[in-house]
Amino acid sequence: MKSLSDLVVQNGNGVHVRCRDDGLKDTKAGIEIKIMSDLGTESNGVAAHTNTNDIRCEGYVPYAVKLVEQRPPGILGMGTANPPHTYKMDEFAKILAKPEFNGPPGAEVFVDRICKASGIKKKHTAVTADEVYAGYPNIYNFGEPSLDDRFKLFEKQGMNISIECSERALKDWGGDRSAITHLIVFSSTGMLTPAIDYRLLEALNLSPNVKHYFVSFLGCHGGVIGLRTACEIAEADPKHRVLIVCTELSSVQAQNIDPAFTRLNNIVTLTIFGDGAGAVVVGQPSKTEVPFFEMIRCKSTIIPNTSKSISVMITQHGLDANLEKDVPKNVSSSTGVFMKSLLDEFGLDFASVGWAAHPGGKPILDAIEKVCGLLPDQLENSRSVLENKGNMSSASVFFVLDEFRKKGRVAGRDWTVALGFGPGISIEGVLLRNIYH
Ligand SMILES: CC(C)(COP(=O)(O)OP(=O)(O)OC[C@H]1O[C@@H](n2cnc3c(N)ncnc32)[C@H](O)[C@@H]1OP(=O)(O)O)[C@@H](O)C(=O)NCCC(=O)NCCSC(=O)CC(=O)O
Repeated sequence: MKSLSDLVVQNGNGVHVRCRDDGLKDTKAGIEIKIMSDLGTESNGVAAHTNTNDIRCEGYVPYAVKLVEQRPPGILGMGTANPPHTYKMDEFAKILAKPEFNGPPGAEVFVDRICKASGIKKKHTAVTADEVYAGYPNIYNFGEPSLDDRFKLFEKQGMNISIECSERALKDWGGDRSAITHLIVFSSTGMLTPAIDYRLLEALNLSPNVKHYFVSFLGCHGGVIGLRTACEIAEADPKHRVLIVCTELSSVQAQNIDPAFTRLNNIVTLTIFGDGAGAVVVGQPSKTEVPFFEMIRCKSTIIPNTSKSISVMITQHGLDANLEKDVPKNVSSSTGVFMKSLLDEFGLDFASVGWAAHPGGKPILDAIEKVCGLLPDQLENSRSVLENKGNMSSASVFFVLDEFRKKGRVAGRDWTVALGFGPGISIEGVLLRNIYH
């Protein structure tokens, strides 16, 4: 056994070991350590013997080992925002059935039925149907070229809620905004360049040297991908402070009902999607920063043979989404295996975590609850976001996590999983340890 005691660190919640090689593979009992090579690859190990000021590792000890005390990256601040208009879903069908919107006869009855089945009571939109019709009638004329109009609306309306949720997240964090090092903005409903990331640097008075980019068109799991990306950036350097923003204005991409009444998908997407934005600040907490979630493990997968289940095309008449009817079945049948692989290594089971699942739709949440045998309270935050805001695509997960935070410890659980579903079908998960203040 070789001693690393000359490279002593205190072990609090765990110690991360940075070294030039991935040789430390000992798995005997003791604290968990993370081994990072200078090339950025990492592996996990467990120290064979530890006390508060000594770590000994059995087996191959790599040369030039450097121990770095690190706390896991944490969510240090969070903010959400919705645009001002609210639609009550029991009135939504009547609004869409107005003659000027050119819906086919019978549309009102069908839309009403979908609204009732959706589990959504209200949702927010950046613009009302009347405003859109007055300024951009092509959007409501089925199949007419309108992509440019939609992107213009996105440009006009997207900044407000992006600024609002970011300001809330920065205030919630309480740090000096000049410390923000990275900014990544996600949106699946609008594109522009210079994009929201560039514009936010000025609007939020961030450093012009912030490393920034915009990721478009990823889908509803974009928020969880944002968390995973922020976690990876934060792990690389304790000084990194990452601002992630997800902005979705599904209302500007709404496709009207076709006169032949064959595109039922349009009705489904028109109904279930709402507008919203969410932001988080992520970093390894300093002594003065208190996270409310520690980010412990990230995981991604795809469900084989589902490339047609959730797909979106950019067309001249806007974003054209296809949701197959088998989405709830496909998501629920794969979620259990995915979650098990995320939880097993920490000795956790389905009952011991809160599920911050993407509120993609009522049948998806129902199917997950049934197939995974969850208690009703485990998905209640996802259900309440769906009920009050609809499916806000990538931004949704921040609203759900905010509910977890507001309600505090649920049924004594110390863990939450942020769980996203997106096109193909892709699944993303981040295991979070709840820190209650
Ligand atoms: C549309 C619903 C509200 C309907 O609710 P129910 O299924 O309980 O009601 P129901 O069975 O009576 O169905 C009502 C009618 O809708 C039709 N219907 C249901 N799902 C449909 C779909 N995907 N496309 C077209 N039609 C559909 C049914 O055939 C039926 O019509 P008929 O009786 O005439 O046959 C719900 O199924 C729903 O929320 N589906 C969407 C779930 C989903 O895929 N979410 C993922 C979003 S994408 C996402 O979140 C990720 C991402 O975008 O990246």
